[in-house]
Formats: sequence, C-alpha cells, structure tokens
Amino acid sequence: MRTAQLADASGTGAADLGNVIEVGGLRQKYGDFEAVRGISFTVAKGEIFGLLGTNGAGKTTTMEVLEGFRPATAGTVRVLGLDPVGQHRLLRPRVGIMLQEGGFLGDLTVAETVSLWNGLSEDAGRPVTLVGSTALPGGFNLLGRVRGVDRATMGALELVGLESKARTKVRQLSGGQKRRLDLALAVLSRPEVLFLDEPTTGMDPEARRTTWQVIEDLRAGGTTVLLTTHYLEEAERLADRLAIMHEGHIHTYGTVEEVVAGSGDTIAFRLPGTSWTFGDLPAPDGVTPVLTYADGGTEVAYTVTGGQAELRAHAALRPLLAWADGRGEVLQRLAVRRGTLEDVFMSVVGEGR
Ligand SMILES: Nc1ncnc2c1ncn2[C@@H]1O[C@H](COP(=O)(O)OP(=O)(O)OP(=O)(O)O)[C@@H](O)[C@H]1O
Repeated sequence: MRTAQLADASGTGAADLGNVIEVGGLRQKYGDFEAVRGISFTVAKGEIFGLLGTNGAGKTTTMEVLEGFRPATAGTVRVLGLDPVGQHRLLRPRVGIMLQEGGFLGDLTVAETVSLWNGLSEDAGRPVTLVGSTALPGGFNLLGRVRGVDRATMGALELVGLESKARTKVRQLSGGQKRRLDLALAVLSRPEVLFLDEPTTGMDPEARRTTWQVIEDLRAGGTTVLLTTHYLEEAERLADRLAIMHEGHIHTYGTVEEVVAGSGDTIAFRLPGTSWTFGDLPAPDGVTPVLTYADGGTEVAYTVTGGQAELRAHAALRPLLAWADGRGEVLQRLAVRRGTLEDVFMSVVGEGR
C-alpha cells in the first residue's frame, strides 16, 4: 500500500509535509452559482489521485483553482506548499498542465510547437497569457524561439508516440493526436506535479494504453498526478486513490478497493418456474432479493453489503445453499459478482437526484 493519506473530509485541510496537494474546505462560485461546495482532499507525493464525477460536478473548476487560474472563493489550497495564485511564479516551473481543450497554433508543426514550448518553459515565471494549453509570455516573438527538431523535442514526441508526426502541421492532427501533443507539452519540463484534465479523451484504445504507461512511468519517477476522467477503467488502472464528485460535493473517496467495497456483492442465480415470491426465499442477514421473471424461470439477485468485503459473499451463500438443499432445488447459473466502480458511480448519481 502506498503512503497515501486518507482524504481529509473534515474540512480543516490540515497541513501534512507528505502532501503535495492540499485542499481544505474549497468553495468556488461563479457569480451566485456555487460550482464547488466545500471539498477537502490531499494528494501525497508520487500518488495518482483521480477526480471522477458527473458533467458539471466541479472537477475542472477544482483543477483550475489548483493550477492558479482562479482564486478560491473560500477554503485553503496548497500545491507543493505554495499558494497557486499568490505564489504562481514560484510554482509554475514545477507544474505540468494538460487542459481539457488544447489551444495550439495550427500553422506550426508538431516539432515547432514542442520546441517553442520548451523555450517558453525556460522563461517560466514570467507573466503568461493563456492560449488553451499553450502559455505565451505577453509580446513574445514566436518565430524567434522556434528551433529545428532537437533531441529534447524528439524525446518528448517519442514518449507519446508522435515522432512520425514531428513535421506535420498541428491543424492536420486528429483529436487524439492533439491530446498526445498536449501531454508531451505538459511533461516536457519533467514537472513535480502534473494536472491532467481528461487526458485520454478522443484517443483510440492503443493510444490510451500508451498514455497510461507514460503516466505510470512518471509516477514511478516520483511525479504527483491529479487526474480527471470520465473513463472508470482509466481510474481503476491509474488512480492510487480517487474521489467521486457530484454537484460540487465529494460523495466518496479512497482507494478503488475501499470505494468499491462499499457497493456490496451481488449473488445471482436462477430458479425454474415463475411462481416464486419473496416469501418463498430466504433473507440472509435480512437481505431480500430482487426477482425478475423471464423465459419460464425466475432470476434471483441478492446484493450483500456490510461485514468484511472478503467474507460476506461466502457468509451469505451458506443459508442460500442450505435452503436449496432443504427444498431439493438447484441454484442454476449461480454467480457472485463483486461491486464495480460503475455501481458506486451510478449510486452516487442516483443519490444526488
Ligand atoms: N466560467 C464559468 N462561468 C460560469 N459557470 C461556470 C464556469 N465554468 C464552469 N461553470 C459551471 O460550474 C459547474 C462546474 O463546471 P466544471 O467545468 O468544473 O465541471 P466538470 O466536473 O469539470 O464537468 P465536465 O465533466 O462536464 O467537464 C458547471 O455547472 C458549469 O456550468
């Protein structure tokens, strides 16, 4: 198990030296609308923390506060112990950012874009103007800084599998290839902290897997990553811990194991005939099944929660098998399915309705 701290849900945002990101009681308003409604979490060094949630849950807003693009309406926020807004110039060179939508200069080639960015990174700390994911110091002469395809540029392109596109104009890239270029720019300066807002949106399955490997390699090198994603498989693969947000709140957080353990296991089987009712069936620990009648049979499903996650399906099966033996019945197609992140996600969304 990693040295990750459990998220601080107390709202105190107590400082801890092991934490690279600290968010305590963060609230963010746009006019009268409160997009983030008092969230707290910490991310330890070398940890990948996933922010999941419904559309409009407040993930990007949270990211933007941490990136220093907007001051928090209320609460405390620290990245590497620094205030992202007040100490932006100190923080910027140590942070890599991949925004949800990149804003490239379409007439530059891929290699020129990376070289330009590399040159700009050396100027980090100067006031910057945001152009999508590309931050340009005010009044900067673009072409003066664009060099040929140097080794650092090729290294970054190889990392994301774009080396064959080095001389392609950015506007000719596909959506997924642009995301890869975004990632190359974000990791170019070997940041200590990486903010990735939906990094694999638009990527094909192979590019997604390559990107996951890049992110895992960065973690292995000690980089701390805050990631938002709509892909639950991505969160399961990458996130050491995650939080599920809905309507500005964090509803659940922890390791994938911890989060999923709360959703229970499903024990399902089929009985012949369609005359079965609840009263005919046992209720282990008071749990009643859901019955579905189909094709001349009854599909029975119990969702068991509580107790130790490793043991509860076994405990619930005993009375069910004893009942079947006693009745001379067979539990056809008996299956036990562990809860999934999707189950938890759907229950969070359901609770919020
Ligand atoms: N600049 C803004 N002005 C006003 N409201 C905004 C602004 N940016 C975001 N919002 C609102 O704040 C809420 C949270 O938006 P945010 O982009 O943080 O959500 P998200 O969780 O990243 O969503 P998604 O998964 O769809 O990207 C939404 O209701 C959105 O409409």
